[in-house]
Amino acid sequence: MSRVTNTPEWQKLKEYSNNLPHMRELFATDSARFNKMSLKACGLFLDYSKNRVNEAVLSALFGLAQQAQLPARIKAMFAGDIINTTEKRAVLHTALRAPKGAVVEVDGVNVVPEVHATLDKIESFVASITSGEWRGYTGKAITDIVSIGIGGSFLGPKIATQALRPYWTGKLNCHFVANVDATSLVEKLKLVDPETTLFLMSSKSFGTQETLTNTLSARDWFLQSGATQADVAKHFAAVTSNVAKATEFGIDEANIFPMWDWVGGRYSLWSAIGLPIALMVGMDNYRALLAGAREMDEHFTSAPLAENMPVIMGMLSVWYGNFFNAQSHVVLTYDHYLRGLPAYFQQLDMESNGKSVMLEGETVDFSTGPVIWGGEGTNGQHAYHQLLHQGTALIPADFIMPLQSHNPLGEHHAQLASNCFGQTQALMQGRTFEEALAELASSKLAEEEKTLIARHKVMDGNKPSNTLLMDKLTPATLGALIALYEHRTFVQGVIWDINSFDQWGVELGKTLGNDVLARLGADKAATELDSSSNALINLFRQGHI
Ligand SMILES: O=P(O)(O)OC[C@H]1O[C@H](O)[C@H](O)[C@@H](O)[C@@H]1O
Repeated sequence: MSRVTNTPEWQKLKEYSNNLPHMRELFATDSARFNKMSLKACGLFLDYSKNRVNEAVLSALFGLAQQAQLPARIKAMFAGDIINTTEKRAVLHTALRAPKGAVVEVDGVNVVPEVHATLDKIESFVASITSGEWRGYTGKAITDIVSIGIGGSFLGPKIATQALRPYWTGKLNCHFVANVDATSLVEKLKLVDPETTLFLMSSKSFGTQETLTNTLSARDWFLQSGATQADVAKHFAAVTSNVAKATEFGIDEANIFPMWDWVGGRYSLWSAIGLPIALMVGMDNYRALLAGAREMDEHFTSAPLAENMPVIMGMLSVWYGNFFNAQSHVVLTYDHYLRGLPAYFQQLDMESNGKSVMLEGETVDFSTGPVIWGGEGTNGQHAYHQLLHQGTALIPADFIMPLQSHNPLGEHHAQLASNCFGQTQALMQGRTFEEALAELASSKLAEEEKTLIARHKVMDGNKPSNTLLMDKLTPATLGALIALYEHRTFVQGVIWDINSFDQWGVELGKTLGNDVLARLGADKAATELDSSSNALINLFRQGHI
């Protein structure tokens, strides 16, 4: 057995998991439950009272976090220790939102001045584009940004830009291209004019196939419009940690925004990768987003474990994954602007904690990262919520909702809120057979049929959920919310003693993809791989089935 499962806390939790009363009872016997199990931090409010926990469980979960040396591990991350051990890198997305005077050293060098110099460069770039001072090759101002990037170099800027729609300055449009499927690029190019479009190529490595291919095709399209090679500098900028490769590619050095190897892709929206956000919402709002995340960093590093929002959420996820075999976790945003968050948290968490080897190389003998999925409420209530209520899988849920809408209209927001709260209530309390039968009392059905239908209507309840509220969706609350999930992911990785910051599985896919590409274009049929891969490659070469 591995270390974490050997701790007395783990054994205690195992025992507790078999002996907990139904949540209905937990609420009925403790009128102060909500007060005890809710907290406010960084403009966010977390109600975690609708979880299968009591004080003993929580105290064992925090004990487990202590055993796993969570406080020391948090310190090590913020201090720039090489915690991404397989890639020998520090993990310092938090340095990207550190205030100007802070000192965060990597190899003895304080990185904060460089971070702020880049922020200042972003600021002047944003000012020059949005003021119209920056001109395209025919002398016109820029109206459209096409951001090309994938994975962490795409999803963060995309969902944050979408979430902050009410804060757009209205000076630009922004389009995102990620997939190498030409359709993605071609359809976006139909919407823009080469004379007024700026392409922003975002790639930490400057080596990602999809991004390079899309950028080359965008450049061809641009040149075909009558522009010359010299005009490229006015229409192409890049964000990368590989400045040499970007200049070699033909991007003007003045238009290259640096990032660093200590920023993981899925944690990079706080770096210059966030440039599309700054372009769309303006620099003050972009800085407010960083400040919101910074506030969550301060909370995470200073609050005691039992009052620490990311720790509470991370440990609850450990609780369900390791003691109730929950294999998935659903994120339900009751705000149309936040509809992209589930996909973002999916990337963040699944790429981070989809691991089965511990730091010292031992294979885990317990579950690690769950499947993260979700969507927008109330839409999901008319679809997959059925399984949340009556399916056989236990799926803990996070409900996220601002108390004030950016678009107050009649009773809409009250209805949205009533659905959100009503769902958490239904998940928690369920419906007993007696209640279902009572509901059928006045129906004309025969007694036998009433019994049968009542059986189908039974909902066990006791389904866990967190409710996260904020006054209003602002750049600062969005920053805090994203940082909350980043740290929640980190907490779980610490308990499982895995490296949440590498992604070897994704890397293998890339390598094999390149090998297959060579075979697709080869002058002979594929024969050397397994029979399925050979046949699929040969069908593609043939062009029909
Ligand atoms: O920014 P790039 O170097 O182009 O990488 C883009 C993406 O590539 C891979 O898929 C990584 O697993 C992601 O974490 C990364 O964000």
